[in-house]
Amino acid sequence: MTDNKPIASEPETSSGLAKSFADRLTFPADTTKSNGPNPAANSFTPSKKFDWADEVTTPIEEKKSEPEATPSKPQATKAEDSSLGMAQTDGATTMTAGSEGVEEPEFDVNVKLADLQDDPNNPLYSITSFEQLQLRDELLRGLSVMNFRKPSKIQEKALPLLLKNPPTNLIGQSQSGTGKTAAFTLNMLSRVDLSIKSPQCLVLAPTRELARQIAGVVTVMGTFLKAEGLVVTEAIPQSVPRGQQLTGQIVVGTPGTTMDMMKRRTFDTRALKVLTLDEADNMLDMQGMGDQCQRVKNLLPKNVQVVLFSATFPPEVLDFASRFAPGANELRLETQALTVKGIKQMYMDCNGDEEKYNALVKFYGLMTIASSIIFVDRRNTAAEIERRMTAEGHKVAMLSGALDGEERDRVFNLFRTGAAKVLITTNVLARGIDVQTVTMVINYDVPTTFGGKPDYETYLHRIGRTGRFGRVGAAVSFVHDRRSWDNLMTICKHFGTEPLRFDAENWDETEAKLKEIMKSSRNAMPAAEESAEGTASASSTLPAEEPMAD
Ligand SMILES: Nc1ncnc2c1ncn2[C@@H]1O[C@H](COP(=O)(O)OP(=O)(O)OP(=O)(O)O)[C@@H](O)[C@H]1O
Repeated sequence: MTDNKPIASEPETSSGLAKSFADRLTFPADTTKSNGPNPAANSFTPSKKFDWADEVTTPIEEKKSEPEATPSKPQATKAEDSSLGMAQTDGATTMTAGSEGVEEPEFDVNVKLADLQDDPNNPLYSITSFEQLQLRDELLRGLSVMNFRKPSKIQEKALPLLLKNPPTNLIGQSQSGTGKTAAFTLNMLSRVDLSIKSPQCLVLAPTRELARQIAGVVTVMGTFLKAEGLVVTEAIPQSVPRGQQLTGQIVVGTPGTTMDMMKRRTFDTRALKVLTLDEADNMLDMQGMGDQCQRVKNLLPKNVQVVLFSATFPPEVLDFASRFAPGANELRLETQALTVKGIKQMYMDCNGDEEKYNALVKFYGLMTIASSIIFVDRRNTAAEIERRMTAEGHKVAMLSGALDGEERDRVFNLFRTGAAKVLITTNVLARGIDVQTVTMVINYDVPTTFGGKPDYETYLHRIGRTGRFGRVGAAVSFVHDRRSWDNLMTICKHFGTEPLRFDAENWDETEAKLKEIMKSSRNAMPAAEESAEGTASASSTLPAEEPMAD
């Protein structure tokens, strides 16, 4: 039994309001508008539960005519391949059983990465190879087993700037899912002196989940430096026993714990030469972690190379970013170039707050989704949706800053391994998280700032949890009143996108539109061909502090 209380705490507005505002927008595919409530809506049964993942999810594969799935150079040994290549399909760092016993659709291969990387307009385009970037052999081998054949645009442009000596600061921006992690990781792994057993490179990230993910990527990419003594350490709550000295040459942490370790003198900063801030705009936000990051930096040697990466750099943090990374080279993007083309954007036009929950459940009834994330603004909304969906027999997981670290790790693992397909969460996971099986993002609440204004950056980061590195995905934002509709439209206008409308009172139409989108997503992909080799697995056992905006 479930109650019918509205889940979100926002006031409900007069019915039909949202629609009347939505109707003002005309999108080509949005010609059938319902007139008032659809009595069939509540009894809707999808004609066929279709499989979004089958249609849309696109692990990346080379041309069919190139059967060799592993890159030709440098060659990884078979042992390397089996232990690493399969493991590192995304931010994952270890191989797991995947989603045994769970309905897991096969992944069709619709996208050929090679084609995307040959298109100068694509953010994954490059003309160089990793070999030309003069990386050390151990790193080329690491990239090889990770199946990274060619750099993305940000990797190709950032790496020469990062690697040249004397080291120069960098502010780097590129769309979500385009491989910024590898760019800053390769810089650190190239600069580290393995004969020195104390921290030399520090990465700060906003959440424990992201810090652990990055540490995992550094570990996998640096596999062939392990024999030479590479140690990667996490600086997140409970990661290092109190009082124990940090020994890793590369430390990935959250700012609070890192600062704490430095104050306790268990983090020797004397040999530190690279400071990287991932999600830098968020890290430098003075209402958030900006102060802490500045204090950490003040404790580092003066000549430290400062590297700032993010998909977004709103004007209000750019000034501070330039002071934080003085004299930095800058790789920046225009606002309208920020959205990832492979992410289809839609909105669900709901008639009031309670309708959102009903629409959510019906939406899930329409199709099988490989993995999806439902973003809400408040912890209690997340807990309430989890409670209601679970009571109705849906298998969902929930992660918010209300959980302790161990529980967060547990839940996140369930999601990453595919044991949980639906993750309800807050902005704590809006940034950086890389789980390739995520084909659908739902903005149950349109993201707003603390002042209730549209939150452009959070919207972009949230939807960027899908459509990673050339894959396609979908993002549906729920609107239920004038304010939420206005906010969404303002966000979309800001980024120059036009979301397609789904009517929460006309499910036949919604289903038809979804199918259409799936078809066009498929067709939009360059030379769509399928290959049995494309089966991807979301796998990892990654461990996750400070919630971001949660
Ligand atoms: N050159 C490459 N070839 C193939 N895959 C790559 C390459 N570079 C990165 N990837 C993969 O692309 C995915 C996205 O990379 P990453 O998480 O670094 O994106 P990002 O730009 O940091 O995204 P966000 O802005 O969301 O944090 C990862 O799964 C990563 O393994």
